[in-house]
Amino acid sequence: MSVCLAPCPVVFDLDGTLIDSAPDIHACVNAVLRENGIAPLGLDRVRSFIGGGVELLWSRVIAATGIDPAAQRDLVASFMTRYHRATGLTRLYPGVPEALGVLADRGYPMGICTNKPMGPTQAVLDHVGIAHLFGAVIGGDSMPQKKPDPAPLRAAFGALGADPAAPRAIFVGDSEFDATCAAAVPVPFLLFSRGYRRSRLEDLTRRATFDDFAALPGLVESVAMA
Ligand SMILES: O=C(O)COP(=O)(O)O
Ligand SMILES: [Mg+2]
Repeated sequence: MSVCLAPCPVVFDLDGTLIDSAPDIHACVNAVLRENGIAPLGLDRVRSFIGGGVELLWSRVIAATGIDPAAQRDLVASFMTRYHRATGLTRLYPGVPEALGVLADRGYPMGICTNKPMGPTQAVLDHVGIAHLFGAVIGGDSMPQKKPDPAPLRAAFGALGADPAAPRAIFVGDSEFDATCAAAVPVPFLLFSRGYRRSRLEDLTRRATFDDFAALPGLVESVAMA
């Protein structure tokens, strides 16, 4: 397992880690369902579908509503037109700007590796005012592979100056997609426990778990110096 001896790249997942975006995703899903005469889904249900990108989200919506799977392509296209500007209900988790500010001041190069497509990713990073903090942003449609494939995370570390083949780096995320991805690179994984994971905490490979961003700079520091 790689460790960092100096400020090393720290890459973050986005949905369920830095931002609570489920209310916007839920609103977009239900707008498309309503447009097609289908009953809306609850917020908790839609939240549990997030993490693997837009196609998996819609496969899960289709399975939950009994829609004909042949409609997926059109539903996703309609969803995307809304998703590109869906920022109004999204919030940073408490303590995120402060924690990112501390890490930036300490010299950690920071990036994003998300399964969210680049359009909505850039829109929401601008909306919540943290876009300038990241030297690399890899979205769900930036490469052929998505998390849990390690390729996007390796690319994010590489863009921040780490050796993409054997990065000294840290990944911070909320889900099974992130835990599996970090283990595949491999890099230490810090799990935010208040996000959108479906698995039990104890089933996820991780270096540490946190539920408050005030604890993150210290955790990063301890992993980096290990
Ligand atoms: O859009 C998704 O399904 C998940 O996005 P995330 O990788 O930032 O959690
Ligand atoms: Mg996530």
